[in-house]
Amino acid sequence: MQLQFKRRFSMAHRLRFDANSKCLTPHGHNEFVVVSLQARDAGAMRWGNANYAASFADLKRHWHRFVDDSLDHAFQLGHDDPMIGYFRQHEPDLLPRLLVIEGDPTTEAVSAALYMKLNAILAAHLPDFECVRFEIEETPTNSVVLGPADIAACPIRLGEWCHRADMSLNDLLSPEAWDHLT
Ligand SMILES: Nc1nc2c(c(=O)[nH]1)N=C([C@H](O)[C@H](O)COP(=O)(O)OP(=O)(O)OP(=O)(O)O)CN2
Repeated sequence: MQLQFKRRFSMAHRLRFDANSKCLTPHGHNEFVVVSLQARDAGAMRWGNANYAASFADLKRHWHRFVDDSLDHAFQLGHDDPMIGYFRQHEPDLLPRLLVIEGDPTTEAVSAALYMKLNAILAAHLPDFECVRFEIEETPTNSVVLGPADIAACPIRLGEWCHRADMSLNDLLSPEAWDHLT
């Protein structure tokens, strides 16, 4: 059995490596992230009279906290985007609001980064569950869907923050700074 949870978030990004693309201009989307969780060992589920292995609330708590309090309204940028320099110099308080990966923050790359973040959160808080399907609906007409094999074979270097079960979105701040902030 797979349990599917959907959450909406707003974001902005820009894609710089196609000079002819309309996506070169910073722009935003209201997106949905949809995750399917499954117990690692169906036989180990404590059905009893509860008839579930874990409540929806317990399964969603940490992931949706990350989506709502960190991902929502973040600005997604490539690590060499000069706009990062702007924020460093003029609005350093907003650095925690930048989601940063190597290369363009396409929906493919951000989906892989967030799938890894979810895996880190599950390992820390729900080790008996795994994510077997991860989807970001960027617009009503564009979605990216990933499975575990896509993460294992992911060729994109995304950042250390993806592997930490905290609220971090970039490696511009130290892990200790994120601990202090969250
Ligand atoms: N492979 C990818 N290509 C594009 C991405 C992406 O993440 N991965 N992202 C974009 C832009 O974010 C853009 O906003 C969406 O582009 P596009 O579908 O071309 O534009 P529309 O939303 O206007 O599409 P319609 O289906 O015609 O409404 C671009 N490419």
